[in-house]
Amino acid sequence: MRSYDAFLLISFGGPEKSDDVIPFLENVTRGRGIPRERLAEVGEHYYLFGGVSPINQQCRDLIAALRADFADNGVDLPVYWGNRNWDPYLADTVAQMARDGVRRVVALATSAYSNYSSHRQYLEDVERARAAVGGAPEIDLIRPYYDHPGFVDAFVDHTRQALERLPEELRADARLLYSAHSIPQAMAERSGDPRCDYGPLTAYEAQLAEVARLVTERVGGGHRYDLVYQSRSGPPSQPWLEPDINDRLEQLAGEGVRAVVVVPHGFVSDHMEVKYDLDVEARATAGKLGIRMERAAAPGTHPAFVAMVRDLVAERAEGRPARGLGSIERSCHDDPADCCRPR
Ligand SMILES: CC1=C(CCC(=O)O)c2cc3nc(cc4[nH]c(cc5[nH]c(cc1n2)c(C)c5CCC(=O)O)c(CCC(=O)O)c4C)C(CCC(=O)O)=C3C
Ligand SMILES: [Fe+2]
Repeated sequence: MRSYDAFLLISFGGPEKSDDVIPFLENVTRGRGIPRERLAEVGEHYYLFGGVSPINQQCRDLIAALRADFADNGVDLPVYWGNRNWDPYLADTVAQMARDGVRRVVALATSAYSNYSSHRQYLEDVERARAAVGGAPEIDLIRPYYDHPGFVDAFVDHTRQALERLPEELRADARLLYSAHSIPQAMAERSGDPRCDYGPLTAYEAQLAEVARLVTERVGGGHRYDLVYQSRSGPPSQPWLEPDINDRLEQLAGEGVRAVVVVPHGFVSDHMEVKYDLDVEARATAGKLGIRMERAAAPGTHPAFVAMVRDLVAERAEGRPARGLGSIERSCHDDPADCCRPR
């Protein structure tokens, strides 16, 4: 049994006014070889929303929900928050925890899957922040949690709600489109735990396929479903995971599909990549094709998701084996530090 004296939420960070947008994008893309045109284009997505990313407020909302949930359930941990790319920066938060006398921290990242961007990069962020701060606490990052029942149940609820918003005559035949962030093929090949066999797919794709299956099964109604990708960047010459959601919508229109529910199961909250790439771009594609589209909400502050965080904190404190739905071998995450190492 390991005892902790603080909880830390780690997130991506986002701009909160127009003047923040370029410095934020420079932080995100430093050393990552993103073409300038792509940056300018992504900047426009943020300006369309007044330069404000929703992600920081979503973190504040989650923190408020976690504080209430911890208090109601006798979990006596102060809650801190630090980001990779914007204020409050992780290193500043780690320095604050050191000043507050915090020694042992359990941390959760706002990413559920195990690929480099979603998990290993957060481990590296934590170690870099700790190295920069004298007397930094120990920080244990919670394992990827895509198959935790709390994560899956939040999507089940939100998918049912989105189906309800469709006109009744389109509901039964609606296609479910599960959408996740595309990543470079090379990054996908290094995803997951190097000791684990994920079958013919890369780990990230296998995890996404499993969650799509689990949610569809629980939603009921026998809906057909597809796994699609969004938010591709990088040069066109570099292979990224496909199909892109917009291309798939074109094909589905050709097959006579008249209604879709887009489920952003690759994400934890309705941040900019959901609000722009799905609610603006994919919605425009669907509209042009005559497909009726509804979008399910990401977990956000769904009670099942909030309770999941408390369960994951207890799991880590007690050294309990990971409890997952579905068929992906959970023993692969006994040591989260092994995630996404080269095979
Ligand atoms: C897997 C994954 C997630 C999902 C898991 C998770 O949720 O963490 C995610 C989330 C996010 N990505 C975000 C924003 C951006 N991601 C970029 C670029 C990239 N993302 C990548 C991957 C992922 N990203 C990759 C492989 C790149 C290429 C560069 C690189 O190898 O790093 C760029 C640069 C411009 C562009 O190319 O689009 C931006 C601005 C925001 C904030 C949104 C907001 O402000 O509300 C969030 C939550
Ligand atoms: Fe991203």
